[in-house]
Amino acid sequence: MTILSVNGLSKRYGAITALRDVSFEVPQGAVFGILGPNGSGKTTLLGILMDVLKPNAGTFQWFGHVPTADDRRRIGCLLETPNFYHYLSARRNLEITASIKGHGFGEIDAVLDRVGLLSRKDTDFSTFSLGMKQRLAIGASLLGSPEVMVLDEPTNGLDPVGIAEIRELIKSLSREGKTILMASHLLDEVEKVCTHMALLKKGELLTTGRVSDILAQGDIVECKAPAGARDVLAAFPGVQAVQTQDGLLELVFAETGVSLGRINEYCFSHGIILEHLALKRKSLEARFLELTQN
Ligand SMILES: Nc1ncnc2c1ncn2[C@@H]1O[C@H](COP(=O)(O)OP(=O)(O)OP(=O)(O)O)[C@@H](O)[C@H]1O
Repeated sequence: MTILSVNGLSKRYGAITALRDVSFEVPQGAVFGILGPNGSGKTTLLGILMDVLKPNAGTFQWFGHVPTADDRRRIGCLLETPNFYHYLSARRNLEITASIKGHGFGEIDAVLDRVGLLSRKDTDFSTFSLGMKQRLAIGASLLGSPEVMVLDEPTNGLDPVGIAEIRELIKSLSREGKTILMASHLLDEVEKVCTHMALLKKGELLTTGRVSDILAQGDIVECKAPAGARDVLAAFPGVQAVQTQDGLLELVFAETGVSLGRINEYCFSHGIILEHLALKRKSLEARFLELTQN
């Protein structure tokens, strides 16, 4: 089932086009990453989806239709850090948030437990680490047991321990069946946490789909071969392209698991002696740059 469909969204701020004709779908249960460098339109997109901003063109549907107020209550949202009271405890802060949202206090301890702060519930917010503050913010958006969570750069500004805690929390919320939509400018984060992604660059959608499909990369094999070997190598089964790099030939395959022995044997049978033959996998960063630079 599709939780969210985005159809041709565009948004301009005066002369700046923040989003241009963006369309994608978020399946139920996905951890869906909106990945893009700074200024690519991630926050604008989440703002539109949460009705904070109006698009210039396009539509979106939550749960298969134009969202009603009841649908909105099924979505927990963390677009910017909430204004918690520094001199009040974690529990008191969530009581205030619950009152504003029109929820009772019955679930607060469970939510604090969920974000690992139950033992610190009576501690003043001001004494919390940044990671704890962010976990409390996620706790606030968990009030009302939303099915969907929308998070804008949830690990921004945290130290490595805080980042790991938030990523683990997101993955555990996903295991409970929540659908999560999160913006990030970190490829590594999307790769570690997300099942699906949409890649934005300057407001345009470059690609969308399963992270494993998008980041799937074939092998690259480099070799030093005599002049004239290029056409023979290009005909080796599975080779998509042959390119020259630093005086070496690079064979680009669509798949991984290429056998160097078989390439050597093939060359030998065609009268070609290779001086050098090595497997060179493309890094994820290279794939990301390839996607964002073209
Ligand atoms: N209120 C605004 N007025 C004018 N321009 C804006 C406004 N908000 C965003 N922009 C511009 O729209 C573009 C997209 O910004 P947006 O904040 O959505 O991107 P982002 O991917 O979330 O970036 P970041 O990670 O830096 O927050 C940028 O060029 C930004 O400068």
